[in-house]
Amino acid sequence: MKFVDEVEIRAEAGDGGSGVVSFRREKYVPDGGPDGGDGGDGGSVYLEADENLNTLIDYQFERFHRAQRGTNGQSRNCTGKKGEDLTLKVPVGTRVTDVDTQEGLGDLTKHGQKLLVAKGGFHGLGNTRFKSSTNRAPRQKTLGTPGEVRNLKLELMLLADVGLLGLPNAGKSTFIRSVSAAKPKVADYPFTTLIPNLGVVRPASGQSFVIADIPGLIEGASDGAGLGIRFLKHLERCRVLLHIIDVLPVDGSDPLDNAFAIINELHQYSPKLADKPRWLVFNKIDLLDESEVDEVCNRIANELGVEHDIYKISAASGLNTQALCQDIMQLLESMPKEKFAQEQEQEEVEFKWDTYHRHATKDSDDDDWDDWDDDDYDVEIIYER
Ligand SMILES: Nc1nc2c(ncn2[C@@H]2O[C@H](COP(=O)(O)OP(=O)(O)OP(=O)(O)O)[C@@H](O)[C@H]2O)c(=O)[nH]1
Ligand SMILES: [Mg+2]
Repeated sequence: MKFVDEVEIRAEAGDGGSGVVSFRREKYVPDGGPDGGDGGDGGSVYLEADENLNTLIDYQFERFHRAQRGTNGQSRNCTGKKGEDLTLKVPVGTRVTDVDTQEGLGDLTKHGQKLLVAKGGFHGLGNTRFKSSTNRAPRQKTLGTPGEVRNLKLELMLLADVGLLGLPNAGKSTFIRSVSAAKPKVADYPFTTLIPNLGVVRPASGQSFVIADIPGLIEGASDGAGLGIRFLKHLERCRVLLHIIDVLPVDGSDPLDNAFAIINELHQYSPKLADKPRWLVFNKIDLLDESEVDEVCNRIANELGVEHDIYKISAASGLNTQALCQDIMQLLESMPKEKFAQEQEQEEVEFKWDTYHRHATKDSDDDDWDDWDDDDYDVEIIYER
């Protein structure tokens, strides 16, 4: 099955209902005043993060989503009904972008978080609103404004604390299998992993972090080679990256060249990602004897200019993997999540009708008809007769 981590949908908010022109018609009140009510506001479209979902696949099959329109106003000052809002549930970690403007609308990072993606149209005003001391039988009304329509790109960003980076076959999936309950497929050919996997690691009771295994990167990935860099975006939220280096690649390649290839791709994809804390994890040390391991690791660490945060493990046998996980836990505990979350705060997005809504409400508040007392008005008419 294809893993759906990116979909495009169309969100259409409901139009506002129009105001109506109507006059009071009752027995003994032949020339009643205006009584056309306002329309109802159109419903808006929201996205809501739901931790029970973990894919965007439903949206591949159902792309059009429309909130209800507001109904028109009616006579007897009846206001139209507000259109119902539409709330679409998406997995936690969904990022929303407007396809047409490329504007980022927001990230849904917490269960229950709601994001307005298309604002409903504003209601039109009925003729009652236009009566004044100089115009007692107004024939004006306004139409409801159209609901906002947006084409949205939804991307699911995995929310992991730790991301695994490495060439295909480096042993990333083997590592996640050995330290968590996740059981991604492991095989001795490249690109075994085609979709990202998440695993929860519990180094000690009460402690846990989430680790993401993504498909291997190869040289030229930033230009689309292999599976490309499409999955690197999943690592944007990670707080630390583990660069897994195979100390004895089966294809006979030099682990140093391999390490450089990954680092280059990372820099080309995003300097921000490249700046994240990144630890070197030499894997498959069971294949060499100790002195050979030291020789390979020291050579690579020297060439890369890395002095700290170097680990030598065997993902297959589990050698040193626990110690690595404990150190990761310690690092994560020293980088509080809150601080990290703040860095990612979104800018406010202006919705199309926001200004209109504000003006329309303000204008109607400012109008002198507001001070006009309805009862007085009707009494006055009867008195005239
Ligand atoms: N000897 C030895 N073999 C290992 C070790 N870790 C992984 N392997 C083997 O290396 C091969 C590739 O492992 P995977 O875990 O599938 O590698 P991957 O990095 O997930 O590869 P892709 O999913 O293709 O990117 C498998 O045959 C594993 O059994 C290790 O520590 N020692
Ligand atoms: Mg794999």
